[in-house]
Amino acid sequence: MKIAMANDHAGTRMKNEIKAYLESQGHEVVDFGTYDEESCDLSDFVLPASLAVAKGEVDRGIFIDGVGYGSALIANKINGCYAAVCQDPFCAKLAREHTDSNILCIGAKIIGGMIAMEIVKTWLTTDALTAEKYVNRVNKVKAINDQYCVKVK
Ligand SMILES: O=C(CO)[C@H](O)[C@H](O)COP(=O)(O)O
Repeated sequence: MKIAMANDHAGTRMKNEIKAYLESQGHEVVDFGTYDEESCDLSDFVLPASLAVAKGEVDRGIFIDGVGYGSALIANKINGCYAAVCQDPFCAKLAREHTDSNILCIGAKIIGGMIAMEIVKTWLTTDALTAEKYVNRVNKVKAINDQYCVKVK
């Protein structure tokens, strides 16, 4: 897969670990930064990465900050971005199976590197469920996205 990654200062170290893992598995990572641990504003990096997801320039996004919510909050304002904060592999499984999320957000201040890696592995290898009730729910969220989020050109 082609995966956009973005982070703030709190997520740099974990982003680098996950990026190395993804590349070792043959994924292509587009790294939108930040690249060091100097204090910065998350939106400067998560917004361009979210736009890349929305435009279909990448298949998925993985964003890392202190608690994960900031990244998700930004990404979920963009048409075509469905971001989920995951704190364990079970969340990651359901974030794919039930909600078909295309962006994974992780909080580096909340979980350790080993759990983060398990979350990433689970999230990347789990498909959305095709049972009617899940498809209907996902489609309702997509309809909200289409109606209320400005389309990205
Ligand atoms: O978790 C975050 C957003 O979800 C940020 O990483 C966090 O708010 C950064 O805070 P600080 O500048 O105090 O390190």
